[in-house]
Amino acid sequence: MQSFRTLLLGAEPVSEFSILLLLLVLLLRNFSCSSTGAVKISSFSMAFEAPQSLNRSTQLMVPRDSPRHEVSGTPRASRGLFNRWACGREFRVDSLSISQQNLLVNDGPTSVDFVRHDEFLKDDEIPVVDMALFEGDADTSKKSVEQMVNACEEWGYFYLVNHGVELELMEKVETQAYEFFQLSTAEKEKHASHYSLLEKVKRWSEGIILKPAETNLDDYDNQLSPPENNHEFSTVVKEYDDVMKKLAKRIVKLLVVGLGVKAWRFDEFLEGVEATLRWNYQPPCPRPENAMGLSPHTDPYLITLQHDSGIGGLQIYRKGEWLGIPPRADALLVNIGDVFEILTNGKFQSPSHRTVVNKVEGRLSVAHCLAPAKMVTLIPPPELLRSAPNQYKARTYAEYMGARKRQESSNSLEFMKLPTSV
Ligand SMILES: O=C(O)CCC(=O)C(=O)O
Ligand SMILES: [Fe+2]
Repeated sequence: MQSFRTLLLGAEPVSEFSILLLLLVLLLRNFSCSSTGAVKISSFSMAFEAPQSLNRSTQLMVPRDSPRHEVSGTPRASRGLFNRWACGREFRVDSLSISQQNLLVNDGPTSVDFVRHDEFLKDDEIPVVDMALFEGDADTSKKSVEQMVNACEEWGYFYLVNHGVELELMEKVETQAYEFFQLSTAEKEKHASHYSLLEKVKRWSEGIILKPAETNLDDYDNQLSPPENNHEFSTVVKEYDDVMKKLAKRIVKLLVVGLGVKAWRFDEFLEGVEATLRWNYQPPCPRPENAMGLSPHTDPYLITLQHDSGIGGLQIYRKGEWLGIPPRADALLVNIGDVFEILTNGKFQSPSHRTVVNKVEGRLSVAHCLAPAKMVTLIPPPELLRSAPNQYKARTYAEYMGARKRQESSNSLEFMKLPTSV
């Protein structure tokens, strides 16, 4: 007993009673710790089991005094997740807690071209393509493809209905995305990139970019639920990626053939394609007119298929104005990316788009973007060079991405354009 007492309290002699008292205090402290832990875990898994009960619009408002040094310093280099980001730029979170440091929504000027999140185009203005018609007779199918080609030439955007992706799968993905965005700031910032610090606009959103083929999805499983519990995140993401990749490739092929190009000419651009998933969450914002969800940009991919939580906020730039896209739960929104514009020698448009925020409800969007292999050279097939010479510099996808970053321009393809000969 003497040696135990010495070990516990040092050399000072103490009574048995004090030791008992101390042990009791220690026991009680331990108990209260584990009970806090248990409460935390059970409320978390409750949300997991019953996603419909999630309060989708709250919980991401990070305290104003969120310590910035935690994310902007380098100590995270020792962390696995951060390392992978730093080396491979696999994924990214633009955390609200980071951008909040720069975000003075209360004293900034109101954006001159602000359009409210619930001001929409008329429903019938954005082209709608019905995939069921592709299965119809040859004439119907040909007409539907033509309509889809027109949409890409005129808008670079269209709604795809009867696309065959189960609503349940979309819901599962969106649930995983909500789960992710509901993690604590510290957890999310394991994927942070500080990107938003460089942005000029006052950005009110969080986003994650992940590449299923490169990212260790188990890391997310472990973050979202106890490791032994399940692999829900990775299972859902892989299933979704497979389904969407097949669909995206099918659309690309139909479009190419619709342009009069032999399907096999696109094989080299579709071989080794990988997806990038972009999940964006915009919490309610007290002064939407002074902030921005995603600033105007074009997508640096072939094609993007996306779905959102139905609140509105996506706007595209068309004929000199910003137009709100009305959300549609039953459809996937398809948009042409820079790579497809380059590969069609400018026949398809990679449209500039942005998202605005609102006061009332959080908005989630989930985008699946198809990117070509890094080393493939982006030169349009000969069929599309007959009537006009190539308008774009012949660059590999990796070179194009590098140039886009160097230009610090994510909203124009000007840097890829060749000077027009007189
Ligand atoms: O949130 C949206 O609707 C658009 C998302 C988007 O444009 C993107 O992630 O590139
Ligand atoms: Fe985009």
